[in-house]
Amino acid sequence: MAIKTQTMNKPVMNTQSLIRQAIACFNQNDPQQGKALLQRAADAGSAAAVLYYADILFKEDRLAAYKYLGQQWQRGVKGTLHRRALLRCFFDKQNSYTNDELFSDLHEEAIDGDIQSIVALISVMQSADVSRYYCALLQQFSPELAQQLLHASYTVQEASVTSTELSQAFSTGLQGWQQFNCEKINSDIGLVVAKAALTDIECRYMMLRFSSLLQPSQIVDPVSGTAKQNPYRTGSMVAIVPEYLDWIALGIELKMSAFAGFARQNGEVMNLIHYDVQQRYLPHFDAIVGDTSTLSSQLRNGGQRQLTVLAYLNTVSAGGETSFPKLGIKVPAQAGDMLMFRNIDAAGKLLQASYHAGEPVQAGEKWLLSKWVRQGVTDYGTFAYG
Ligand SMILES: O=C(O)CCC(=O)C(=O)O
Ligand SMILES: [Fe+2]
Repeated sequence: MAIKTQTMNKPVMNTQSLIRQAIACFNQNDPQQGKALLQRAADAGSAAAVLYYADILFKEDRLAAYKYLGQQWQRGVKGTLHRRALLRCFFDKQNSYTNDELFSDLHEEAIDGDIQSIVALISVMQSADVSRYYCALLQQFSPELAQQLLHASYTVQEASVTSTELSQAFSTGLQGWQQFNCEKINSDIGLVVAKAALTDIECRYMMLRFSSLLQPSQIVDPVSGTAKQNPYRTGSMVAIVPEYLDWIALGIELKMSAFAGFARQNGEVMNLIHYDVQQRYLPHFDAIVGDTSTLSSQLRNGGQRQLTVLAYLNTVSAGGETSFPKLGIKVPAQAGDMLMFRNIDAAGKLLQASYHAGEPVQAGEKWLLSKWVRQGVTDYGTFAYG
């Protein structure tokens, strides 16, 4: 009982503990109390509580959330304008914002030294010359990251541009998200490549940010339905779970859904995959096949895997293609290219020609992202995108 007395005597102004209590309230279906606790933590100066509160508010009233985040920025809470841009760009189903609003939120945060906002701006505007302005900012605020992401050096002096030019380049960059340079390769399985769909920054950022989280790759065992290591598939991977969904990862998810034409709610979690020399994924189907008892449990989460979308993050100089042995096709892994194909036909029947492999890497390494898309809404899709 001593412990209890102690906590009762001590006023709980530890904001971490308030947030934990708030989470418990949300889990116990007491959102009013949860929100009150978050507000206390926010008033006590916790930026994490402010952002969390805004996310909760967004689900009830998105305009109120935008207003709240703007007010918190005025109070000096960092990261709030970045979060507002993120909510608007990736989660606002009514599109109640302008590109100028997105831009000015990210720009304000960027000049204040927010690395995430600087990276977001560079990524959107990469092809525009004026993006040098933000490259120089990144170099100023985080020289090490600048070196790894940009592979070039910039100085602030060489990049004096007007905010109108920057804003226009940002808008043009955003429009480019929905435009793809497509090459149709095979119509039996709708095999299409979008050349250079991801920017260099997106590719490098994903490798840099998530490489330390890689774990040996696994395959879902068709008998038990659980994921296990299997000699069929070597290499390593990490699932980009909702808590990792930052601007860059969200942008890539959006590009994948725009390119392959699916609702983001139907996607499984995106995986980052890495193969070292000699590592590979032997020929397989992505569609769920197996005996009927385990099939039904796996199919419960959104139905069959209708589509596969891959995005190569680096160029493999030898080997490492995605091959389709029944079609005699090998797609080379080239940085920024996205690939899509169908695993089932319109009637839901397995497409035999979708049988494919990740060929052994012969030189260097291979990095890619993969997304399997179900016929319906998945748990991941619901959690991440509502
Ligand atoms: O590595 C590749 O090219 C293919 C990956 C793959 O087939 C998968 O992740 O399902
Ligand atoms: Fe596959």
